[in-house]
Amino acid sequence: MTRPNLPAIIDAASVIPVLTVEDMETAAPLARALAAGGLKVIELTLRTPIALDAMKGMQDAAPELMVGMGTVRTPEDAARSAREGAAFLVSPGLTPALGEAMLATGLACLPGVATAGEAMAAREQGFEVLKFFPAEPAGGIAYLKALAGPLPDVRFCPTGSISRERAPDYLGLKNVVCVGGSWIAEAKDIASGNWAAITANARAAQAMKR
Ligand SMILES: O=C(O)C(=O)C[C@H](O)[C@H](O)COP(=O)(O)O
Repeated sequence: MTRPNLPAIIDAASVIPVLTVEDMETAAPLARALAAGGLKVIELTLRTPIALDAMKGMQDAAPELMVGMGTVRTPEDAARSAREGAAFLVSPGLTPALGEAMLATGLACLPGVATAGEAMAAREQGFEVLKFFPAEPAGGIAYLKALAGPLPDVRFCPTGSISRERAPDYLGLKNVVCVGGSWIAEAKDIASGNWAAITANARAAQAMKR
């Protein structure tokens, strides 16, 4: 079953920046900085209490961005994020209850998996594009290559300790549709308002092709 907006997200993004907003004041300029670099899709983590407000602030500041929520861990996280207007949902792992709640939102979802068995369970539940997390510690490029033979119908968005230097190698794999990473907007650049650096990183990320 293909979620209606999943192709739109995958087509628009080779690299999805994973962002954590600690201070509401930074949400709008951060969104504008990323959009100025040409990015269309961003993932905002639910790691801070202001995350859902920050999502709305980013959508208002840069309506051309598809803002998804990451760190979705519970059925309630999924339902609340969808209700508040998330464009898509990303989780670090998957449980049966979380999977049901994600599917019930009707949104594009990238549930997290780290093993062949988890990928098979996610596929059984109806997900065809999965976050491979934490990509580097879980086996990285070699692991993804090994999954391509037995699981040809599963595609991945590897995320977790992927550097800008490593991202093109991941994007060269046939079962990888996009990569996620925090290097585009690092905490220190967000905190210091170094929007020019974030725009430059976004531009370089957007230029990476799969
Ligand atoms: O919070 C979440 O939802 C996560 O699952 C973890 C993040 O996707 C990674 O932490 C990305 O950050 P880097 O590893 O620095 O690229």
